[in-house]
Amino acid sequence: MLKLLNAEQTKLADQYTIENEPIPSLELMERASYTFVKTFSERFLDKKKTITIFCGKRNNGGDGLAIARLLHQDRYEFVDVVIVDFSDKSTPEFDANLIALQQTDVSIFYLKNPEELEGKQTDVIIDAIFGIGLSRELDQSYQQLIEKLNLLSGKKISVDIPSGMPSEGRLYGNVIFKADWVITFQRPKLNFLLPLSAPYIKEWKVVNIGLNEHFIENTASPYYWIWKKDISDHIKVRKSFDHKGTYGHNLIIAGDIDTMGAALLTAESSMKSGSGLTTACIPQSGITALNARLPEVMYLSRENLDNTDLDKYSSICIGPGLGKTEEAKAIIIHLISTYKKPIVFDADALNILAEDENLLSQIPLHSILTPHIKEFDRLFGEHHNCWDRIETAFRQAQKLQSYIVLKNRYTMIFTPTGLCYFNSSGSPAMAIGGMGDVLTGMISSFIAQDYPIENAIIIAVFLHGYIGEQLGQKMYVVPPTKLIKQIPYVIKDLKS
Ligand SMILES: NC(=O)C1=CN([C@@H]2O[C@H](COP(=O)(O)OP(=O)(O)OC[C@H]3O[C@@H](n4cnc5c(N)ncnc54)[C@H](O)[C@@H]3O)[C@@H](O)[C@H]2O)[C@@H](O)CC1
Ligand SMILES: [K+]
Repeated sequence: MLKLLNAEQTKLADQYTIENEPIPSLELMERASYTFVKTFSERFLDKKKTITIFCGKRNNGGDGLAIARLLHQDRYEFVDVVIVDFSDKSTPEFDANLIALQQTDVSIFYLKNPEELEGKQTDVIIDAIFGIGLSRELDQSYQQLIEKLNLLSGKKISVDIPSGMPSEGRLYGNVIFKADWVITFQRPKLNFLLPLSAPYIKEWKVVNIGLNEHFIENTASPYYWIWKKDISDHIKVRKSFDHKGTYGHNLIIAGDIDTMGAALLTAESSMKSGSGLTTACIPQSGITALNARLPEVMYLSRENLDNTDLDKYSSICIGPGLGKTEEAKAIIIHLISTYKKPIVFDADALNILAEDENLLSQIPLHSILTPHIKEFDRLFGEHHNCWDRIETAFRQAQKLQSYIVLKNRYTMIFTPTGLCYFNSSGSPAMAIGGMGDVLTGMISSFIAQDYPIENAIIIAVFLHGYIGEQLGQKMYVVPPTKLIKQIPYVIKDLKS
């Protein structure tokens, strides 16, 4: 698990590295710029393309000047630099890099006024105007410049972050450089992971510039980044004398006459994720489909639910395709009053909880709510931006002492202890009905198998996205049934 930092903490990490590696600030900038150029040159092989680098006068601009010199050294033939000269203040690192660049034959143009940009054409635009130091809305002249740059054709690449975007927190305005690609230093910036960045970033890549990892990992940040290694470390090895009882019993309460498929998807995903036994509590009309499609899964009739000892189930999930009927609500009330272990609530179960604050406040300790953005807002009120939603999610996860899995491109997992894990895996090919049902089955399956709740969620969320991402490389859209098929293979693969 990697810590994610805000701009302030990143600056402290820069500073710590400078003092303790030790490495002069200018050399750290050289390292960052070298790493940028190395990554850039792996993709932009044609050295005859025209490349214009727009540099602010602080350290992001300093990077830009160093990048110009290094590209030139790397035999890119047509590199020029535009210094955005709207203010007098420059940093010593900028000044030193300017002197170094003046020793080369890269041409340097001072832009005093956005109007002077008229008629500019170039194959590649590198944006090094503002980095993570941005602290307020762009002044008028910068806004005009960025609006003009956004209209230019040519590939647009940002150094560290698109100029005009803050590293975290609400956007100051909507004039932000629109980057095809961002090459960012050491960690993704928090705003990259939220839908607010979608109009401004097509793709981003993190490059390591050797900031002190020990310092970063000891920084008090609630944000973590889940990646592949975390998962393989956590998956349990199956041992010689294990039997089905070792892997728990998952009860799935889902489905209605016209949404039985949701129940089947959840049940199959539970079974394929490894729970020893899976029982589906579905309406009677679904028995034939269940028996025909999933002979491994057992059936519990809705009528018998009240008389069943729920404690025999090591995990319960409820919601996919359930409907918002009185019967569904009665089941939830029954569950909450009789089952004291965590329950996974999804889909219609969330919508039912959203309509009854009292019921929501009684869910068992460490339960899991898996809303998408709309369901989240139904539960906790309308939100108009991601950062307000994040604030609510932190607060509610602690108040309810539950986990909130806010589903998105980078799904966020909020914990009762005040942490937020961002999931790194996923693909737009997964945007299709039924995907959420699969995730619910996976989470409850891992809980049934006695993984600590937090690990169960993290493994399920990552694996779900990871398989979707792999299939998404070959498929325009990933049908949930295809994803489910891969689960046992991929778990095996990750463990070996
Ligand atoms: N040694 C270092 O400090 C390193 C810095 N690096 C680069 O430095 C960047 C951060 O540099 P800086 O902190 O100098 O900041 P920036 O280059 O991001 O510029 C921000 C500065 O501009 C001013 N400013 C802020 N908001 C403004 C606005 N709306 N309109 C006009 N002016 C505004 C402020 O003085 C602020 O400090 C990183 O993103 C990265 O690219 C990297 O080279 C790694 C090493
Ligand atoms: K930038």
